[in-house]
Amino acid sequence: MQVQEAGGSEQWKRVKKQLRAELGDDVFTSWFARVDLEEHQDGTVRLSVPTRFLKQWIQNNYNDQLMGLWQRECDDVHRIELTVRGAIRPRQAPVVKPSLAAPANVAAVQPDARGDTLADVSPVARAQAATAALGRGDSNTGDSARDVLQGAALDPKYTFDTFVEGESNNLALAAARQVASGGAVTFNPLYLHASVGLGKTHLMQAVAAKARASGRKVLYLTAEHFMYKFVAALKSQSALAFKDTLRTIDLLLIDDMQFLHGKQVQQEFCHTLNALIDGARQVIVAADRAPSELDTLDDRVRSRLSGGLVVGIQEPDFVLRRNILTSRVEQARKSYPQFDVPDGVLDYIARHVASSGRDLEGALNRLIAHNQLTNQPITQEMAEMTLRDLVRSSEPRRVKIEDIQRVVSKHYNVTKADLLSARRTRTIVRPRQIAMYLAKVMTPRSLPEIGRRFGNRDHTTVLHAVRKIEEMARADYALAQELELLKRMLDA
Ligand SMILES: Nc1ncnc2c1ncn2[C@@H]1O[C@H](COP(=O)(O)OP(=O)(O)OP(=O)(O)O)[C@@H](O)[C@H]1O
Repeated sequence: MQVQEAGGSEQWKRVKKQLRAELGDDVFTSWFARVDLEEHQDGTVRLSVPTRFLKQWIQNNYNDQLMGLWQRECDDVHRIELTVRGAIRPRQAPVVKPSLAAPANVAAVQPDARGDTLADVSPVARAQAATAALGRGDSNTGDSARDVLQGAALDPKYTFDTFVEGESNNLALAAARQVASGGAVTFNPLYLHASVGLGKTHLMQAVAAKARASGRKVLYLTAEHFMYKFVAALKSQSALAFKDTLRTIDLLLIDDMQFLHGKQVQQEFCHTLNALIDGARQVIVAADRAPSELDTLDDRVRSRLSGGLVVGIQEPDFVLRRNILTSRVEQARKSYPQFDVPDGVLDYIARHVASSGRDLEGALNRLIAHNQLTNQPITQEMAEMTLRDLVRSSEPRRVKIEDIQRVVSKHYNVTKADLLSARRTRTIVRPRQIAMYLAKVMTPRSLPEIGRRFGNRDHTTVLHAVRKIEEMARADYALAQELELLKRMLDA
């Protein structure tokens, strides 16, 4: 996917700036913070959004405004196209048909199946949508502003019994067990972080289920639901009741904390956190990164979150991957006693479909589906054929330094010779540093080799460039987005 005009992203930045000025910060953040420019070509501007809900909302409410602003930038624009990007989560195997009962559920009931519900947008927007939906008597927002404190449903599969322990998760599991046992509160909040599919939600729900079974008052919510419910309560003037009820909870679990946006909501969350912790009630938070890296969060919330026990879950090693598969096969056998996967095939999956619990389940579900639909036994050959694309997608794609130089020079409208030259003008230095940074993070090349490929520079120059870009991207969200865009272009 390419932005055709060198100035495309500059124009997009100006459109967004103007939109923010016209809509105000809250509404802008609600609807446009997660909109990316994919392409601007032949008079068509293609924008991508994370969900179908957002796509529809923007189309229905902001299409003309967007068109007007784009036309101010570039009078050939005659069409705004919105697409739903699929790459927020890593690629997954197709979900097995529901008729395959138990094993199919393994993949079908994933907590990130946020699809196109209100859970994808921020508080003010959600409140607008909720109010509009209530006004229409529309019940398909998937939530009601009236039932302010009903938590998200727990998946009965997510228990301690089905969670497989390994070196990468044993600390998180031990902490979760301790919290679930309901003894004295020793670390509060417990903060779990890991990248996608490594078992955070599974552990959170295991704690919630166990605590609920022992009679404790438990509320399990995603951060987005927390925002939605809070703003809905504000709108329906039940905010006080909402806050009071929150503070009587014994165990509050907030999942996907990285999605908590909005100043007022964060303030409210911080008050709730303080009230619960001061009242010796337990809070557990999960996110895809450590608190220090949650840059959308207010400093006070960040520091309060870091004040308890922060535990990371790492990628599973081979032994854990293999054990997760064995456990899943055992579960599947409860519904399909004849279901059999040879050990060699499980080894093959564990070795080649490497990254997360979710990938492993996806692979296994695909074998189950194949086996049920074709009646073919699961053999090594069948597995290799059925899982071919998953295996390939789990291998890192080889990006070449020349590709990086080509994409970066095109994107910033400089020549490859400029990138390799000794010229030190700002318009060249920055793209050069970005290209060196991308070479470091996207290829296995060493610093000296990257230096050689960029006009025979010293490795310390490359190191300086990498650090500089990392530092700038931490402080500058627009640059961070731009790096993501470049990575996507190179990964495509
Ligand atoms: N150690 C494990 N034992 C058993 N199942 C696991 C383990 N780790 C992950 N899984 C399974 O992998 C799938 C994905 O896990 P989960 O949804 O908990 O991940 P997550 O870390 O919350 O990811 P995300 O951030 O994408 O929501 C689930 O079905 C879960 O049961």
